Amino acid sequence: MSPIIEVSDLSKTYASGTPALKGVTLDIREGEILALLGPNGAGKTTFISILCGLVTPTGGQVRVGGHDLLRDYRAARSLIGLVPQEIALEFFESVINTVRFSRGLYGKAPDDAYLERVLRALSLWDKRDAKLRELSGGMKRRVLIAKALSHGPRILFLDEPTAGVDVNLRREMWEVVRGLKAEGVTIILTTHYLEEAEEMADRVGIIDKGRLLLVRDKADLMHEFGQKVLRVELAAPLAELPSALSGLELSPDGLTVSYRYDTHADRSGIARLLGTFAAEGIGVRDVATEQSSLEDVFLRLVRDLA
Ligand SMILES: Nc1ncnc2c1ncn2[C@@H]1O[C@H](COP(=O)(O)OP(=O)(O)OP(=O)(O)O)[C@@H](O)[C@H]1O
Repeated sequence: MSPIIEVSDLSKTYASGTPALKGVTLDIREGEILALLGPNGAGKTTFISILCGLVTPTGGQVRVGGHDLLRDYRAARSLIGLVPQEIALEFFESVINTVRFSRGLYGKAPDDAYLERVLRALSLWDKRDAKLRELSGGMKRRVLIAKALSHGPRILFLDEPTAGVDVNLRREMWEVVRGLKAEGVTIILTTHYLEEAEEMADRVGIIDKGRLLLVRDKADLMHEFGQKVLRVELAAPLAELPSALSGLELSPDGLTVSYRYDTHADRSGIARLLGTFAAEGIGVRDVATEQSSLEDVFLRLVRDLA
């Protein structure tokens, strides 16, 4: 199947001289969820903004559904919906009028039957006459999605859909996005959260300093880079690790031993490790685990790919 979006050698240098994107080439498959990960300032929003026609690239080419984004802008843009990072809504307007207005902006004929389907899919139909200021934060975010879907796009961009929201709302958003995928919508989302990418994405792309470092099937990426760290706090400091524990890290104060393990392996090795502590007569005060953060993944990737 040909890709729904083809990006080749895309670059953007802002007038200020900041090179925000440097030669990004990427095919996006129809029906997939692609998560773009990257630290602040990596170029994710610039990438999305170019694909949505909000920012003009300095170089390269983008085709959306076979249409050149610059030469055939209207046809390309009509296939795309964008859910922006910021909640910017007319708070005194009703839900239904907000989505009707968005649809009108795309020059599409009114179609309340379609908008009803969208609002029902987002569990907003019962709230259609409510003013936006009366809605909860989760509902407001869903209105942003309804607006982005109002003209019937096949591709939806979500720029940090769950930044700063609580865990329940995050899960609710994930459900909504999964529902859209089931409807056949291609979804590209940016996120800082490795967990979000892990939960949602079919593929993960990592952007750093304007470059696309890699794009990989999520399962492969998590297998390769998704690690956890077990921190074992000792009852008394150790001067050095016994040979049975060689390969682990001992903190400079001798009180914490760190063990990295693959979260996707059949066996974590934790039981055997704790058995070794007992066999060596090392007292354990406490244990804690930490998921490797996106930052850890980055550090390793940047090191490995440098
Ligand atoms: N309108 C602009 N004018 C000048 N520089 C810009 C503009 N927008 C972004 N930049 C710069 O381009 C680089 C990439 O920014 P961008 O917003 O695309 O990153 P991001 O990955 O989306 O970051 P975040 O995770 O913080 O949203 C940054 O150095 C940023 O300061």
